[in-house]
Amino acid sequence: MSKVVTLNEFILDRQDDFPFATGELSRLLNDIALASKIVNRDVNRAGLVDILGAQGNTNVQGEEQQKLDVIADEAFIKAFENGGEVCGIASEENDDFVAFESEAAMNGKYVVLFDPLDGSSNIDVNVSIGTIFSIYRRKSAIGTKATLEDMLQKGTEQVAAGYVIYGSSTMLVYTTGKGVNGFTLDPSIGEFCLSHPDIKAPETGRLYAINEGNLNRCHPGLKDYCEYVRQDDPSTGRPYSGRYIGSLVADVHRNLIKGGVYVYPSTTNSPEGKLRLIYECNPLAFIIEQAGGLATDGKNRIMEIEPKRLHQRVDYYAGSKQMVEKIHECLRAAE
Ligand SMILES: O=P(O)(O)OC[C@H]1O[C@](O)(COP(=O)(O)O)[C@@H](O)[C@@H]1O
Ligand SMILES: [Mg+2]
Ligand SMILES: [Mg+2]
Repeated sequence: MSKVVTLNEFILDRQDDFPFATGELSRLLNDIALASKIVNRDVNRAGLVDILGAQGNTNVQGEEQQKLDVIADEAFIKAFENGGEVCGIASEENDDFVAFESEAAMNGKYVVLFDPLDGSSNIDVNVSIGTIFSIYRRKSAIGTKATLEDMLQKGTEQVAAGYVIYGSSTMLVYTTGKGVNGFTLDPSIGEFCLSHPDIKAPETGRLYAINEGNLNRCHPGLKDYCEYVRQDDPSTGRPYSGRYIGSLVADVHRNLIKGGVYVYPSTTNSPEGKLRLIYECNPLAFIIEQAGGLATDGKNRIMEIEPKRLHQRVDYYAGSKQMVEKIHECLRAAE
């Protein structure tokens, strides 16, 4: 039996990768692990403690907030504010960014952008859901209040990013730019333990995740791609299999492990796309690229996009390298 490596031990071991490391990022990653254990507890018992269903409010996206959206948002904000490493946050459930005002927090070096609960439409039906996080060094001066500029940085500036998946097991997967590692929560000891070291996404796969209900309203090239994957050609493993969970984190996680592609295009009724650049697409793009995959808006690298607004949306094509490249080919051919 190989030695069990807890997340905390792994983080401390890896601290040496960063010569100027002072331990703040390590503590912040541990704060994220703690908050996700609290959210995991609530997700697991949601049906017993009346926290399924809608909260009764609508968020800045115009979406009906679920009770767990709000519970998860509060749990992470509390962990970041109390931790002292974070001077401000932006999240899917808050119209504006939040600059913490305590002295300790204003001395924090980092900002965190996060989607507290991803896959909200799947909460009540017991399908995997997640949390997505993205960490940047602040641009504003230490000791001052965080600014919008701190929040609107290109994905290439991320110092760390990751997600938590609340599924048949609960996992935390993250990168600091030196590969991707996955940790499974062992409920018997309450610790995240290394279970998926150095995750590498297969170059290609046979699984595609597209909400085909949007096909008549999006780029014709995507329709051509769906035609392509359905053709009978055993030499290329086609026809592929459709796998659309409807929880971005779960679809991306599957593709990282098994190979595959996830697509959420812009459509005539949401011309900017659905997914949010800074707290959904950028953090997952960092993970996917570190695992050898691609994440684009159909043309450009997601992490090169200059964010303009907190809740900005983008087209999203992400997963195994060869599959994303094939989609690009179809999009170009249809232009
Ligand atoms: O229901 P649709 O239109 O297919 O959208 C599903 C997508 O929307 C999301 O639920 C959006 O994220 P939130 O649940 O965090 O709002 C993704 O997780 C998922 O991939
Ligand atoms: Mg989401
Ligand atoms: Mg969400």
